[in-house]
Amino acid sequence: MTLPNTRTGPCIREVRITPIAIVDPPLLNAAGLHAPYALRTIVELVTEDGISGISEIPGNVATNDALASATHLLTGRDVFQQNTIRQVLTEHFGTENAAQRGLTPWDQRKLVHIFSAVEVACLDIVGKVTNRPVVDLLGGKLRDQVPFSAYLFYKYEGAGGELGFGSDPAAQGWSAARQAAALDPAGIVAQAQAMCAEFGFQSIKLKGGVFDPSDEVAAMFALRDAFGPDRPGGALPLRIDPNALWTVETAIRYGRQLEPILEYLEDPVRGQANMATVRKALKTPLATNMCTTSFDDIPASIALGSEDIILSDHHFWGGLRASMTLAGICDTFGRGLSMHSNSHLGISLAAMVHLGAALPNLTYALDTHYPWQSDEVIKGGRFRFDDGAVAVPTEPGLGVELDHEALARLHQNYLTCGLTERNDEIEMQKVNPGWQFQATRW
Ligand SMILES: O=C([O-])C(=O)C[C@H](O)[C@@H](O)C(=O)[O-]
Ligand SMILES: [Mg+2]
Repeated sequence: MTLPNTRTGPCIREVRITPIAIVDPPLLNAAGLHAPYALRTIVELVTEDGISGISEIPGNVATNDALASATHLLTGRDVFQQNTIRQVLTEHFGTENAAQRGLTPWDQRKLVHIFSAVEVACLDIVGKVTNRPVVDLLGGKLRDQVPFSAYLFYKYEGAGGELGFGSDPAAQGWSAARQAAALDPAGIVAQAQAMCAEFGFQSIKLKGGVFDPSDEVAAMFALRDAFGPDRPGGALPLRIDPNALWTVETAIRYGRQLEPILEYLEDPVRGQANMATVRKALKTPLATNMCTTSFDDIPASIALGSEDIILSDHHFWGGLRASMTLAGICDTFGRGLSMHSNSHLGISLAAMVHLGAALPNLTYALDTHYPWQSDEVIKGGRFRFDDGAVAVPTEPGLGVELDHEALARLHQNYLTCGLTERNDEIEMQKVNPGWQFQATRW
């Protein structure tokens, strides 16, 4: 099929793909350990009259290669014609289903990752051309501030980067409390106190799947003691995400213990059918960014009843407008909506904030890893959080401008760090030889 190429608006002249490596602390999770650098890819579309639009996506050599393979399909295209661009990319990459993606069905797709990169950058340009912030292109702003949750991690000491575990917190602009190790309930509470004091978060998520569930449940109760109803302002909502490492029996057992204190339980078990079984047994809502991760998962999700809340993520659902569609589906089927994140910088955060401001049914504070990052790739410094929320940019487009000097420095990090994809298992084996990822551990 030959798709029309309507050239009435600004057309893409150039596609720039720049892989970068950003300092990332030694955070622990179900898959292992974060490397000293996290990878992102910055995409710049430049129009024939020199307007540039930017986006940021998870960095991975396969995604970068796939994006490079499609640039000839993007050049000459009108940035307003995003539906055509999506069809062209769909023809190029073909359809991809969850079964092909094995244990990480949310990941390793080409079309959704690449279209999300292209769409966000196109919307940035459309916003600049029409003199409107991206949120207006999504139907307009429903809130001026978008709330985020503190995202706690068990971690080793350090702030990441070249010096890994021993890096200098002052050099990273980090408080000692964020630099500290957090390997038990007291460490997690101290980290939460530091995060909430610094960013004003009004809800808290713990990344679980690291220690025995009884230890992680103890950490949640320690958080409840520290941030419970006696606190001025009342109890902060709490969530835990074991990234599907628990069995159905473990999830029901510990889920019942956690029932009195949880806002939601995220991905306790693997797969929609197991999630549905746990959901029937617990009063606590279940959330997911692992079992219902694309539109073709929705029919089974509804038929089985696998979760109460879907964690959207424009990088994984194929862009901002697709995330608005997801919001409509959640609304229709009585599902709540929140947002997943990965280690990221300000371009992704800006896109998340524009989307968060436009979502009619934003029922929960969104996830963000941003406080764990110390680098930035945009001009004017890092985003500010007030009471845990980020103000929606009002400038045209995304409202953030690429800092080309920072981009060059972070690209140099990419070239020297030796990483081409995320592999937390290999990082974990460096400190814990013989450690192996297990899809279900407890
Ligand atoms: O909610 C989630 O599952 C995540 O945020 C996934 C991330 O990869 C997280 O586990 C991390 O950064 O280690
Ligand atoms: Mg999750």
